[in-house]
Amino acid sequence: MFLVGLTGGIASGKSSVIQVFQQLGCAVIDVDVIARHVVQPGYPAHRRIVEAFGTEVLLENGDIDRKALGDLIFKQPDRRQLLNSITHPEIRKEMMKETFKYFLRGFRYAILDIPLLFETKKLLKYMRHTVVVYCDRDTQLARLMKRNSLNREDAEARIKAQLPLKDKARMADHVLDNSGEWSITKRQVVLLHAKLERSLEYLPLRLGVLTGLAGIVSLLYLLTRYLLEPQVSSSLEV
Ligand SMILES: CC(C)(COP(=O)(O)OP(=O)(O)OC[C@H]1O[C@@H](n2cnc3c(N)ncnc32)[C@H](O)[C@@H]1O)[C@@H](O)C(=O)NCCC(=O)NCCS
Ligand SMILES: Nc1ncnc2c1ncn2[C@@H]1O[C@H](COP(=O)(O)OP(=O)(O)OP(=O)(O)O)[C@@H](O)[C@H]1O
Repeated sequence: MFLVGLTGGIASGKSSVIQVFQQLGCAVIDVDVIARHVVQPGYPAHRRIVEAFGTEVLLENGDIDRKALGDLIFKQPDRRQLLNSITHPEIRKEMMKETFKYFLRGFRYAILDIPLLFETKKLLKYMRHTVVVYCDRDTQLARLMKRNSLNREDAEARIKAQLPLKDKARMADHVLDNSGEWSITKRQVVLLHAKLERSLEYLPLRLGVLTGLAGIVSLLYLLTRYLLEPQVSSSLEV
């Protein structure tokens, strides 16, 4: 099974794109969904967040007040680092579990939506392909302000908490440009899906070559042992 790491900037369109992959029948894992799951009351990360940030980041029902915590961490890098150090190990554990479940169900590849794939770099080595959902900065800002009802300053702080989207696009194997109409993006997703599916055709071939090579090496090893051993023993007998 191979993994495809999908990333982008805040509000660049990752979740929208991942939904299309899901509709196309792909195994998808959304790290933002996992991140919400692991901070529920009763989970270790919830307790550690309250210890580190105080009860002012809690709603009356005990859930994390995401708006309050976001306002704190997007403007203060050291507090963001602290939150990341609490949540990221828990997120990674859940991600591994979900990936394994897809593996057991026979999926040959999975697409993981990981917002901070290039910032943290920890998971990069496991990805066969990387995909960036890109949009120009003005569009990103406008979509973020609208979706989260944020003023310009707060939206810019959130964008600045990540690597510039242009840099991420340069690092990716595939770029989906979501600056324009949604129908144009959707077409790009369908094309990329077809490309990833095609790359699967080479997988059995590659496995075949590897098995063949392993067979040749084993055969050579056995032959050398078989041919050399009698000579060694006979030279000792002399
Ligand atoms: C700060 C929190 C409470 C804000 O919650 P909110 O519901 O407003 O946003 P949501 O979780 O939907 O995230 C939206 C986007 O914000 C960006 N973002 C989230 N956390 C971070 C972070 N620590 N650093 C930079 N960008 C981040 C991502 O692009 C993400 O897709 C929440 O994002 C959180 O718990 N973050 C820490 C976990 C994390 O790092 N998640 C990102 C995936 S690894
Ligand atoms: N091509 C598009 N045209 C217009 N609106 C779009 C387009 N693509 C996405 N949007 C809207 O922009 C907003 C951000 O999209 P989405 O939630 O998919 O981004 P995201 O990268 O997953 O965000 P986050 O980083 O916060 O998780 C949403 O309100 C979505 O409906």
